[in-house]
Amino acid sequence: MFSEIFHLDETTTEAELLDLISSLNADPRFHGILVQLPLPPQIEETVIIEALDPIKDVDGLHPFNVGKLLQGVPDFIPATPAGIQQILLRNGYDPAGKHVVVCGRSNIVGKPLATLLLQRRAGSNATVTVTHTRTANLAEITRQADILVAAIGQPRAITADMVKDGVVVIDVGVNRVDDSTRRRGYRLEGDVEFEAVSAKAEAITPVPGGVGPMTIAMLLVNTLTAARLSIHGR
Ligand SMILES: Nc1nc(=O)c2c([nH]1)NC[C@@H]1CN(c3ccc(C(=O)N[C@@H](CCC(=O)O)C(=O)O)cc3)C=[N+]21
Repeated sequence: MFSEIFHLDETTTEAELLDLISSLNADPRFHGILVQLPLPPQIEETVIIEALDPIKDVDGLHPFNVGKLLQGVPDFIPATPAGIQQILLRNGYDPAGKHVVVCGRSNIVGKPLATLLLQRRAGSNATVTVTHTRTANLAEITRQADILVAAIGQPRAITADMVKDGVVVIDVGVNRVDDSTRRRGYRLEGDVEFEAVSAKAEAITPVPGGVGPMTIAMLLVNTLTAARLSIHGR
């Protein structure tokens, strides 16, 4: 598989990034384009995402693809939500009929995951609750979760008192925590207090080695889909 990384300066203007996207949209060597988020403040995220050719939008973030997902007829399922669904299914935890509590409402994880698991479709059919920074009595809600997804962006945000016995926990957090004992100067931590929550959980994903690698695998699935669409159309 051919790929190219375009490392742009953080002072890149919106117009410059739009130019690059136009050229990638028109370039048949690339079936997929992923714009790494977040973007610096001078660049409007929605403007950039709407500039992508929806057929190359392997992140599934263009409004066309968001709409298709909401309708239950996606071409591209956003990679992290798709990876989470696969982790559940391949480990024997079909979300059908379960109460899934998604902590976090981002456009890249929380909202598309809630949408995906809500679908009337094999592998979904969950009852979904989405919590966020303004949620009242968060622990009361997370304790009702059969499946708890932490996509908050804060280390140790989910503690043992917030989960019930037998919960299945998916930790989406990829928080960099300063750690001078590491070669890189930091270590990765999830959003879940892993040790304490593990003691109550039926199953839990680690960070690193959990959702992250599955996200990458699903990005490759979407890239294959994009190549297929480029040849055969929808
Ligand atoms: N448009 C867009 N789409 C994304 O999907 C996206 C993004 N922007 N911006 C940044 C976040 C973050 N993200 C990760 C994916 C995999 C790992 C991963 O595989 N991590 C390894 C560890 C890697 C290490 O140790 O450094 C693991 O969890 O085992 C981490 C982070 C995708 N993101």
